[in-house]
Amino acid sequence: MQLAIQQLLPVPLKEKISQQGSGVWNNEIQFEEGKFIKIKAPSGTGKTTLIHYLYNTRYDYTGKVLVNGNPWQDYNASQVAQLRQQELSIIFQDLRLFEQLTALENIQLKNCMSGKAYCTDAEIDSMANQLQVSHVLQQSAATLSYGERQRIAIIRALTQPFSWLLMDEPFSHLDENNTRKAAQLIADACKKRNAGFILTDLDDDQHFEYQLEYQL
Ligand SMILES: Nc1ncnc2c1ncn2[C@@H]1O[C@H](COP(=O)(O)OP(=O)(O)OP(=O)(O)O)[C@@H](O)[C@H]1O
Repeated sequence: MQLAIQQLLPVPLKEKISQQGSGVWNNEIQFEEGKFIKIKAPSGTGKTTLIHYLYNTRYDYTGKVLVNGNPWQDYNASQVAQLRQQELSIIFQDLRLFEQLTALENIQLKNCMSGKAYCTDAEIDSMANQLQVSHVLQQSAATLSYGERQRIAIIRALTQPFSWLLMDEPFSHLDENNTRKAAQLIADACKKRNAGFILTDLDDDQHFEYQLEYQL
């Protein structure tokens, strides 16, 4: 799936951006397919805002987000749902697990979204084992620590097809060991699908071999 932005500007941040400039806002960028892309920015400069524009869950902008050459606004609800099921996965900064469901049910819901399971139970077990969350799979999401939730949200995002994975500070509550393992799972999942990702974070990091980096 082609993903591009043209002169994209958040309405609430227009003034701030016109004073400070940006490597992303108000630029024209065609995100190169299959690339590992990092967008770095200090807190409060719009990383979460950008991710929500790319995923089409927030609309207070001027300019365009282009999906396969067409602005999000040209797609109807069912086409947007189809693109999110087949082409675009996401790890939200606020995770957005269903609290009334167990951790495993959260994962399975995504895994079966398109009608048939994308990953086998054994593949889900293996990911949970690698990220050390096997023991919480039957617990309600509401009872998990933030770091456990983050690992469940990462696994959930990897149980669907995608050509782009959006990630908003995905390792913010993980220790070094789990960050390394989660990054490896994500890199493997992208390579298996020939997919790229766009990751936002505050600082420089060595979690991935980024092929493109932008300053927001
Ligand atoms: N609806 C809104 N109205 C006014 N200001 C807003 C609105 N939404 C976001 N902002 C402001 O836009 C800025 C960017 O917010 P955003 O959450 O995208 O930043 P961020 O870079 O992801 O921050 P963090 O690293 O702290 O998560 C913030 O200063 C925020 O207060």
